[in-house]
Amino acid sequence: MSNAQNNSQKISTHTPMMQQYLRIKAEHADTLLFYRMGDFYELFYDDAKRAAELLDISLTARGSSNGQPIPMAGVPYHAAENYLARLLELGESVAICEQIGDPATSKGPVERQVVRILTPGTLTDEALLPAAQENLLVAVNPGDNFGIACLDMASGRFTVLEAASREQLRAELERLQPAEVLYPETWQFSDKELNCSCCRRRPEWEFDQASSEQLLLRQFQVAHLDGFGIRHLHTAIGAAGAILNYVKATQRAALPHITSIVAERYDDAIMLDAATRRNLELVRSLSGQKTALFDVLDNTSTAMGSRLLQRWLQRPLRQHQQLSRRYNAVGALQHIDFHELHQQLRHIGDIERILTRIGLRSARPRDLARLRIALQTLPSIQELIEHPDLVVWQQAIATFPELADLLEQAIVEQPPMLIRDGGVIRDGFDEELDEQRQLAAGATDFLQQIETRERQRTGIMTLKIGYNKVHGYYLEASRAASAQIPADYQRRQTLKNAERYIIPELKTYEDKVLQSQSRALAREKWLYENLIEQIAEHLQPLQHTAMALAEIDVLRSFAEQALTYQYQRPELVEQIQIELSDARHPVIERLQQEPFIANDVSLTPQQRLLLITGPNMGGKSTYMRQTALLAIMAHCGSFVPATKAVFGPIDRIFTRIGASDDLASGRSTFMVEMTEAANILHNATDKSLVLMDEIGRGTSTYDGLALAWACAEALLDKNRALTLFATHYFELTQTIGHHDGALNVHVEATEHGDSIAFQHKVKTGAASRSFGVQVAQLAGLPSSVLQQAKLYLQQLEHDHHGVVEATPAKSSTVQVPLFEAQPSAFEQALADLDVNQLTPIEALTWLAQWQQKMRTSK
Ligand SMILES: Nc1ncnc2c1ncn2[C@@H]1O[C@H](COP(=O)(O)OP(=O)(O)OP(=O)(O)O)[C@@H](O)[C@H]1O
Repeated sequence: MSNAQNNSQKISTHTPMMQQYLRIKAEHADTLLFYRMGDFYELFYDDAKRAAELLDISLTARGSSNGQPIPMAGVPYHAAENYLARLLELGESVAICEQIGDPATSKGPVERQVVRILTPGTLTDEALLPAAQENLLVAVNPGDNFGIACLDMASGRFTVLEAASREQLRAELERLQPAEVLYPETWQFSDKELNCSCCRRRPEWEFDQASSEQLLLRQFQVAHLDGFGIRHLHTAIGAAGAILNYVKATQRAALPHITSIVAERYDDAIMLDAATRRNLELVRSLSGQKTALFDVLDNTSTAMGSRLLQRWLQRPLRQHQQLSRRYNAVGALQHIDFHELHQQLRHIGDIERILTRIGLRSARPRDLARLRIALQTLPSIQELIEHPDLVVWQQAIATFPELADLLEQAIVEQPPMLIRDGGVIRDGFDEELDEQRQLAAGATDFLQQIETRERQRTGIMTLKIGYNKVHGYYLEASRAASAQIPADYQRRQTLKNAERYIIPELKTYEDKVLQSQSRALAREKWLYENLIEQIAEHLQPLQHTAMALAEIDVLRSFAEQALTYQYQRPELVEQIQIELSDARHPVIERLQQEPFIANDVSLTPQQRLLLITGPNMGGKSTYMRQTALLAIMAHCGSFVPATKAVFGPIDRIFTRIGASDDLASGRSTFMVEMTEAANILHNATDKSLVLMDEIGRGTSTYDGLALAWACAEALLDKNRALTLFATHYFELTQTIGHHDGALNVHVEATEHGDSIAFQHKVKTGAASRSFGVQVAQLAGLPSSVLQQAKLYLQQLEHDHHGVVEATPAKSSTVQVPLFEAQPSAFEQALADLDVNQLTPIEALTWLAQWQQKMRTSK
């Protein structure tokens, strides 16, 4: 039990203020409570200790209550945003408790209320949000399947889908990278599996389908959900309800910016499993450096465009018609002044998020100033994209001349951060405000006159008028001048070197100034809120315009990239195939100094597996990855780095690349490799693109070879997937490589004495050898070890069964030559084998038997 809870039981023994605190805290047990006290937000008890630790601020005590010192930590309210951002980043939630009563008129502690709860997944404040990334709140509702709802609170984008399996759920969570995940409290699922540092168990009833449906109907003000096409998504509706429940509870405000919900269908997009998303480094690189596909493709002008590009890369589309529309647009944008369009889009800024804050009535003065610039820019953007292939976007971008005028008249050129201190509304916009301001200014002038007059009367030239909250306006003179102070001066305060006085006239004017100032401020706030209301009336068309602008931004970026780097428009066809001429790796070609060697790829149902051999560092992985990356780029609507690219339908992309232990779930490298391979063999279809890099290398040579062989065969015969299969098992070039539907290709390398030169050119035919020792030399292996390795290699190459007498223990991990001039019994048996008649299991059994024989004959 926490301290605060402990204390709340004995609440009556506390001071009235602490009683109030504990009452409020009891309702927000799981969140840090920022309790406003004057110019500070204070935290007490366990909250104080936690915040002090996380924020590295000092932990003090506030007197004692109930006989115990109360741990306390605080942050100044004007600097709270920084601290809040840090806490939220660490996965904490914070309840903001403000003083809502008037301290002057309150009896006992001033009334306080929690006005908002900030949680990592529900942020909308500019200062707390990463500009370049979406910040998603996801709810998962397990049932017959896994209902998933996802809300980007900062834009109002609300989507649902249903995942059929845990694997699919994992893939979606990998795609979405949620900032916060909600799930029913009774569900057994580790936070680790949810791919999120901030997971919240929520009551079961919040996921109830019937009440969720009611909540959605109320939110969208419709009679049924048919219009959104989500009626049949029962678990997903429950998840969506949980999200609305949660967001309403934390925001404590209406959510007018959430106006619709979209069902994402699996068939609409190329499916990418969690491992494939990570391996292909689409949006984030594995190393965390800026070398993901997104990093090289992102040349957008606005943050909302950049976020949209990430969404497109994470969910490549399958509908050829829609993609062709995008290609047409990219083509058209190459012919307009896209540098000018870039400049104009930069003026637009992040209106998507500004509009959300307008919807939530939390927009700040600078949001309105930026919206004004955006609205003023819209007509010239509309004009710039005048082209038959851009009509869809041109029509989707509306202009709002009245709103632009209104903002122009209402808001000063460079408004302050907050409306609190005024100075936001332009002079001349509102008569009443002008009047109050003049009164305040007139009174201020009069105070100035008093100052001048009193200086002359007293002869004290340093006499000045000042103001503080306790004494109001006063006249201040140095103590040395005390003798010159007239008798009608009343002393109010003595400082080290000065005295402060008041005179009755000063007090009269003080009231006038303060009254007119506060009236002006109240009027200004009222006008400001009114202005936001007026803009909010146009929220939906404004949001549609923002969406169209974000799309134009991404397409413009595609167009510029295509021209700069000679990307070509892909061709989409109905027959299954991937044909690429002179394809390049979009990331490596940009990052490396050396020229990139372009290569062709041809995968069709008749030639559906390319067996790729060649030395380490030769470029096998690069060749495979670039094929997948080009497919993904093409299915986002981008042109691709190739002289020609033809894509038939693709339903999924699978990768089995790289190897790393999955320590979190206790799986070894080999286990991870096999799990991923199993997933591919179970799910790949003839429309899938499969990349298999060195499958089998995580175990002994024979096991590995046998597994690689059987996997390749299954992919060829059963899945019939379009497969790129890289291997160091040369034996496969003789078996799989000659299989119907497969083709041997190799990356070229030439030997110069002891060293090796990579040509990186992919050619038909199998590689002759591995050059492993030469590559190791390049890597700087000690020369003594290299010499020894060469010796062992020679021995191995001359040994019949690949067993080195001197080092039997190591032999099983060394590449074993199986094909030699004089066939051994094993080779003969292998040669006699009709591979086409064997099932993978039979092949494995056959190999295992031979392995057993060899081991026993040692
Ligand atoms: N087509 C190419 N043109 C120019 N450089 C290339 C090309 N392909 C690969 N490279 C360079 O070679 C390096 C190694 O390539 P890659 O990792 O694809 O080799 P690999 O054959 O898969 O090696 P390993 O078998 O060790 O995994 C790349 O990082 C890149 O710098």
